[in-house]
Amino acid sequence: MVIPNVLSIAGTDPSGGAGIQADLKAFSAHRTFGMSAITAVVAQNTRGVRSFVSLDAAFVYDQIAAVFEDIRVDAVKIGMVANSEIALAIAKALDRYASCPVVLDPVMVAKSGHHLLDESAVAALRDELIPRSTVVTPNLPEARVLLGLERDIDSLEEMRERVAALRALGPQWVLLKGGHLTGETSLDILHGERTLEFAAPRVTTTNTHGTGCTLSASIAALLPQTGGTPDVVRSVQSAKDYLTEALRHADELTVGGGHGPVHHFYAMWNASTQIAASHVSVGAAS
Ligand SMILES: Nc1ncnc2c1ncn2[C@@H]1O[C@H](COP(=O)(O)OP(=O)(O)OP(=O)(O)O)[C@@H](O)[C@H]1O
Ligand SMILES: Cc1ncc(COP(=O)(O)O)c(N)n1
Repeated sequence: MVIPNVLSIAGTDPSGGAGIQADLKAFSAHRTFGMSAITAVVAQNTRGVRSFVSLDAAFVYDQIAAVFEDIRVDAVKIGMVANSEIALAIAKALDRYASCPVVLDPVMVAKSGHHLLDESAVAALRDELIPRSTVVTPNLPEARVLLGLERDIDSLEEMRERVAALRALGPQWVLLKGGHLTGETSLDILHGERTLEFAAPRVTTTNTHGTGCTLSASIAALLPQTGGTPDVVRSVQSAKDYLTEALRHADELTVGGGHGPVHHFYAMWNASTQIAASHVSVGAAS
């Protein structure tokens, strides 16, 4: 069996719950070989972000080139890009090297409220990286910024209304994440060739650090494993099941005094566990 090689292009989290560290855990859990190109070194923990240093854009490009010039890459996940120079360098590297699926988590602000993307970089993210993506996975505040809305999307109905405008930015698929809403289920909408809704029981926990990183990295790891043409719908379903399981067991970890990480290894040990996430087809995209 050929083991997929998956590359994360993202920032770091020394406390191990988000960014590159979360991505590598998710890649291993999904039985892929994980690799990383670092965009920014972030001083953060479960309580918040203290500061970060962005790496030079040419150096980010060089890291990506070093991987692609030696290794077959089966999928790419992009997380924190930090600034517009790095966003443009990643776009250039994707054009030069990548013929594989690309999952983009358009990270802007950490759960703690710290900005991880320069405001002036939104245009580069939107115009250069989103159109090159197979799947883009905004949360609701990120969707607001990308669409230039005056206020946050605050209902499921509005999520359903807005998802087409996000796809019009140019990705093949959009997964609009509803984790920031309240209610018994946490529902995400996938919109591309088809439109589907993925609902999972909302887990009562404050340990949600890195949920977005884990979900997007899991999708990237699963896409090359669906046989033939990458199956976005199946990959999103399995990634969401994995994340929900990792969240359900997050409180068993004792990592830090703030928003702790999700429990990747519980989810890995129980990879075959069936949980109550389900998707509902709501029609074809126009
Ligand atoms: N309490 C919860 N229970 C179950 N699923 C959740 C919960 N919170 C978030 N999710 C799911 O986690 C994923 C990430 O959602 P969210 O909208 O929180 O993204 P995010 O804000 O980008 O994450 P991050 O905080 O890591 O940046 C989505 O699939 C969402 O439905
Ligand atoms: C390097 C990096 N990338 C992404 C996040 C977002 O995760 P969260 O919103 O859970 O803080 C983060 N905190 N750090």
